[in-house]
Amino acid sequence: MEQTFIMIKPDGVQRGLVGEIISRFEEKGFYLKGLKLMTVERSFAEKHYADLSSKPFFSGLVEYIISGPVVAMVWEGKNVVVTGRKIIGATNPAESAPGTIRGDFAIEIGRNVIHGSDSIESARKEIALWFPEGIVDWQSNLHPWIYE
Ligand SMILES: Nc1ncnc2c1ncn2[C@@H]1O[C@H](COP(=O)(O)OP(=O)(O)OP(=O)(O)O)[C@@H](O)[C@H]1O
Repeated sequence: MEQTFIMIKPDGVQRGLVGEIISRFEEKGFYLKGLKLMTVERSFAEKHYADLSSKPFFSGLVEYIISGPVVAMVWEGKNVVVTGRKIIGATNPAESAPGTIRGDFAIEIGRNVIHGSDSIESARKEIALWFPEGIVDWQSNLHPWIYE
Protein backbone atom coordinates (compact mmCIF):
# COMPACT_ATOMS: atom_id res chain seq x y z
CA MET A 1 0.00 0.00 0.00
CA GLU A 2 1.05 3.63 -0.50
CA GLN A 3 3.44 5.14 2.02
CA THR A 4 4.49 8.68 2.89
CA PHE A 5 7.24 10.28 4.94
CA ILE A 6 6.06 12.67 7.66
CA MET A 7 8.42 14.66 9.88
CA ILE A 8 7.43 16.65 12.94
CA LYS A 9 9.84 19.60 12.79
CA PRO A 10 11.75 20.91 15.85
CA ASP A 11 9.03 23.46 16.73
CA GLY A 12 6.39 20.71 16.74
CA VAL A 13 8.50 18.61 19.11
CA GLN A 14 9.35 21.56 21.40
CA ARG A 15 5.72 22.63 21.54
CA GLY A 16 4.50 19.19 22.62
CA LEU A 17 2.50 18.49 19.45
CA VAL A 18 3.87 14.99 18.80
CA GLY A 19 0.93 13.13 20.36
CA GLU A 20 -1.67 15.36 18.71
CA ILE A 21 -0.11 14.93 15.27
CA ILE A 22 0.22 11.16 15.59
CA SER A 23 -3.42 11.00 16.71
CA ARG A 24 -4.63 12.83 13.61
CA PHE A 25 -2.98 10.30 11.29
CA GLU A 26 -4.02 7.32 13.46
CA GLU A 27 -7.62 8.45 13.80
CA LYS A 28 -7.92 8.95 10.05
CA GLY A 29 -7.12 5.26 9.62
CA PHE A 30 -3.53 5.39 8.43
CA TYR A 31 -1.03 2.85 9.74
CA LEU A 32 2.19 3.84 11.52
CA LYS A 33 5.05 1.91 9.89
CA GLY A 34 8.12 3.79 11.14
CA LEU A 35 8.83 6.20 14.00
CA LYS A 36 11.95 7.72 15.53
CA LEU A 37 13.06 10.82 17.42
CA MET A 38 16.38 12.09 16.12
CA THR A 39 18.54 15.13 15.56
CA VAL A 40 19.99 15.52 12.10
CA GLU A 41 23.32 16.84 10.89
CA ARG A 42 23.49 19.90 8.66
CA SER A 43 24.57 17.79 5.65
CA PHE A 44 21.60 15.46 6.16
CA ALA A 45 19.11 18.36 6.33
CA GLU A 46 20.69 19.84 3.18
CA LYS A 47 20.21 16.50 1.44
CA HIS A 48 16.57 16.24 2.52
CA TYR A 49 15.84 19.76 1.20
CA ALA A 50 18.25 19.56 -1.80
CA ASP A 51 15.46 20.61 -4.21
CA LEU A 52 15.22 23.95 -2.38
CA SER A 53 18.98 24.68 -2.29
CA SER A 54 18.67 27.69 -4.61
CA LYS A 55 15.92 29.35 -2.54
CA PRO A 56 16.79 32.43 -0.48
CA PHE A 57 15.33 30.80 2.66
CA PHE A 58 17.39 27.60 2.27
CA SER A 59 20.04 28.33 4.93
CA GLY A 60 17.38 29.46 7.44
CA LEU A 61 15.38 26.33 6.68
CA VAL A 62 18.39 24.09 7.31
CA GLU A 63 19.20 25.95 10.59
CA TYR A 64 15.59 25.42 11.70
CA ILE A 65 15.57 21.69 10.92
CA ILE A 66 18.84 21.06 12.79
CA SER A 67 17.84 23.26 15.77
CA GLY A 68 16.39 20.39 17.82
CA PRO A 69 15.04 16.88 17.62
CA VAL A 70 12.54 15.93 14.94
CA VAL A 71 10.17 12.97 14.77
CA ALA A 72 10.54 10.98 11.55
CA MET A 73 7.64 8.75 10.59
CA VAL A 74 6.36 6.52 7.83
CA TRP A 75 2.57 6.33 7.43
CA GLU A 76 0.75 3.91 5.15
CA GLY A 77 -2.69 3.85 3.57
CA LYS A 78 -4.75 4.47 0.44
CA ASN A 79 -3.83 7.90 -1.03
CA VAL A 80 -1.76 8.68 2.05
CA VAL A 81 0.57 11.10 0.19
CA VAL A 82 -2.18 13.45 -1.02
CA THR A 83 -4.44 12.99 2.01
CA GLY A 84 -1.46 13.45 4.34
CA ARG A 85 -0.75 16.83 2.68
CA LYS A 86 -4.41 17.78 3.21
CA ILE A 87 -4.21 16.83 6.90
CA ILE A 88 -1.04 18.98 7.17
CA GLY A 89 -2.49 22.01 5.32
CA ALA A 90 -0.98 24.65 3.03
CA THR A 91 2.74 25.42 3.38
CA ASN A 92 2.07 28.96 4.62
CA PRO A 93 0.02 28.70 7.83
CA ALA A 94 -1.63 32.03 6.95
CA GLU A 95 -3.33 30.12 4.14
CA SER A 96 -3.82 26.74 5.88
CA ALA A 97 -7.45 25.91 6.55
CA PRO A 98 -8.61 25.60 10.16
CA GLY A 99 -8.79 21.89 10.99
CA THR A 100 -5.45 21.21 9.31
CA ILE A 101 -2.33 20.80 11.45
CA ARG A 102 -0.70 24.01 10.21
CA GLY A 103 -4.06 25.82 10.23
CA ASP A 104 -4.57 24.89 13.87
CA PHE A 105 -1.03 25.10 15.26
CA ALA A 106 1.17 27.43 13.20
CA ILE A 107 1.52 31.11 12.30
CA GLU A 108 4.74 31.48 10.28
CA ILE A 109 5.90 29.68 7.11
CA GLY A 110 9.35 29.16 8.65
CA ARG A 111 7.86 27.52 11.77
CA ASN A 112 5.22 25.35 10.18
CA VAL A 113 5.52 22.34 12.51
CA ILE A 114 5.47 19.45 10.06
CA HIS A 115 6.70 18.11 6.73
CA GLY A 116 4.96 15.65 4.42
CA SER A 117 6.17 14.16 1.13
CA ASP A 118 4.68 15.92 -1.90
CA SER A 119 4.53 12.89 -4.24
CA ILE A 120 4.84 9.11 -4.22
CA GLU A 121 8.31 9.46 -5.77
CA SER A 122 9.46 11.96 -3.09
CA ALA A 123 8.02 9.68 -0.42
CA ARG A 124 10.07 6.75 -1.75
CA LYS A 125 13.26 8.83 -1.75
CA GLU A 126 12.62 10.36 1.68
CA ILE A 127 11.77 7.02 3.32
CA ALA A 128 15.02 5.58 1.91
CA LEU A 129 16.97 8.61 3.22
CA TRP A 130 15.43 8.69 6.71
CA PHE A 131 14.92 4.95 7.27
CA PRO A 132 17.93 3.24 5.64
CA GLU A 133 17.49 0.43 8.17
CA GLY A 134 14.02 -0.30 6.74
CA ILE A 135 10.66 -0.18 8.45
CA VAL A 136 8.56 -2.55 10.50
CA ASP A 137 6.36 -4.94 8.56
CA TRP A 138 3.02 -5.35 10.35
CA GLN A 139 -0.67 -5.33 9.46
CA SER A 140 -3.41 -3.74 11.56
CA ASN A 141 -6.29 -5.94 12.66
CA LEU A 142 -8.55 -2.95 12.06
CA HIS A 143 -8.02 -3.14 8.29
CA PRO A 144 -11.45 -4.63 7.40
CA TRP A 145 -13.15 -1.96 9.54
CA ILE A 146 -11.44 0.86 7.62
CA TYR A 147 -11.33 -0.49 4.05
CA GLU A 148 -14.13 -1.98 1.92
N1 LIG B 1 9.22 31.73 1.82
C1 LIG B 1 9.66 30.93 2.78
N2 LIG B 1 10.30 31.42 3.86
C2 LIG B 1 10.74 30.61 4.85
N3 LIG B 1 10.61 29.26 4.83
C3 LIG B 1 9.98 28.74 3.77
C4 LIG B 1 9.47 29.53 2.70
N4 LIG B 1 8.90 28.69 1.80
C5 LIG B 1 9.05 27.45 2.30
N5 LIG B 1 9.69 27.48 3.48
C6 LIG B 1 10.04 26.34 4.33
O1 LIG B 1 10.53 25.31 3.51
C7 LIG B 1 9.73 24.16 3.67
C8 LIG B 1 9.69 23.41 2.36
O2 LIG B 1 9.06 24.21 1.40
P1 LIG B 1 8.15 23.54 0.27
O3 LIG B 1 7.93 24.56 -0.76
O4 LIG B 1 8.74 22.23 -0.10
O5 LIG B 1 6.77 23.39 1.07
P2 LIG B 1 6.04 22.09 1.63
O6 LIG B 1 6.26 20.98 0.68
O7 LIG B 1 4.64 22.43 2.00
O8 LIG B 1 6.79 21.89 2.97
P3 LIG B 1 7.49 20.59 3.50
O9 LIG B 1 8.45 20.13 2.42
O10 LIG B 1 8.17 21.04 4.76
O11 LIG B 1 6.36 19.63 3.73
C9 LIG B 1 8.38 24.69 4.15
O12 LIG B 1 7.63 23.75 4.85
C10 LIG B 1 8.82 25.82 5.04
O13 LIG B 1 9.20 25.33 6.33
